[in-house]
Amino acid sequence: MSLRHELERLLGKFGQDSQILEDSVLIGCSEQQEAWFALDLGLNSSSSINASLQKAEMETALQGSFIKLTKALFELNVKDASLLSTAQALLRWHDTHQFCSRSGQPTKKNVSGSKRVCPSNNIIYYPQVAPVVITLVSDGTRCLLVRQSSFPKGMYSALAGFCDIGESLEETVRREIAEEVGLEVDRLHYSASQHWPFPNSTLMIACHATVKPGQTELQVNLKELEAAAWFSRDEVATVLRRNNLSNQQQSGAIPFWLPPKLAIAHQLIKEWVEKPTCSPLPA
Ligand SMILES: NC(=O)C1=CN([C@@H]2O[C@H](COP(=O)(O)OP(=O)(O)OC[C@H]3O[C@@H](n4cnc5c(N)ncnc54)[C@H](OP(=O)(O)O)[C@@H]3O)[C@@H](O)[C@H]2O)C=CC1
Ligand SMILES: [Mg+2]
Repeated sequence: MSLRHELERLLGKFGQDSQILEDSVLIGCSEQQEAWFALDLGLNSSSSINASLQKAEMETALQGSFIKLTKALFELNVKDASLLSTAQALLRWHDTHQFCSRSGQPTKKNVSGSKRVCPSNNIIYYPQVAPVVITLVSDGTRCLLVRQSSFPKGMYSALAGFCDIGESLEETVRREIAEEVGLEVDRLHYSASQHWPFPNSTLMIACHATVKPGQTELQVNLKELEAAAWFSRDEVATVLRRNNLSNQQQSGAIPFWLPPKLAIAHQLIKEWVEKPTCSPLPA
């Protein structure tokens, strides 16, 4: 039996029309050049009254279990997390771009899902990605960690912000740091990037920034941040080590915790702790 027939059989078993296979999107391919497609079964839709029943049936039939996507992204290996991140972002984009914004007519997905076209005027829509800068600010000896009220309790991270239209990355970093904590960036260098699918598709561009010598006084913008503070390398190194322990092993004495290993913020902070590239600046 071909893979497609097997899929159709499974979809039928779970009460799904095999027509939904046409909505699947290409997210990558194996080393053997097999194409990998992703499909949203719409099990989270509140209109699906049988959703919980279907979920349980599928778990048994496929010998797996459904877990929250945000949790899965931090538990899988880098390659699988990246596939999942692509799938979530692409499927969500298709779901929210069903109509042409010029003609109001339904748009049509191409086979791979790399674009949608309006048949009435041939306007092509491509999936969107919003650039976001995430910056670890340092004064040479300490780094700046911040909290947004939306973060899980006790978590601190690097400072982030969306690029405004017309801005270069450097301008975004300088503006966001000035807006959120009132600091002036002296030096800046790029570290790495990561696609992140929540709330919509973003490209997180991670940088290290150093502030001007002697200008470390924070003016925290409480509309954007709940808290911001300087932390020494030793403090951050201790918390990073404890971050790697499971919750049960953690003692109640931990003052705060950092984003999980696969988050680019974690890598940025780890990089700063392990490879100090900036020489200390005078206070
Ligand atoms: N991995 C990590 O550790 C962290 C990741 N992040 C990620 O970075 C993203 C950006 O950080 P955040 O501090 O929230 O950004 P900002 O500091 O730019 O503040 C968010 C505000 O920017 C406005 N905005 C401008 N462009 C957009 C857009 N394209 N999409 C949504 N909002 C936009 C909105 O304002 P208005 O409501 O006025 O329209 C929004 O409330 C977050 O969404 C999160 O996914 C953030 C922090 C840590
Ligand atoms: Mg921000």
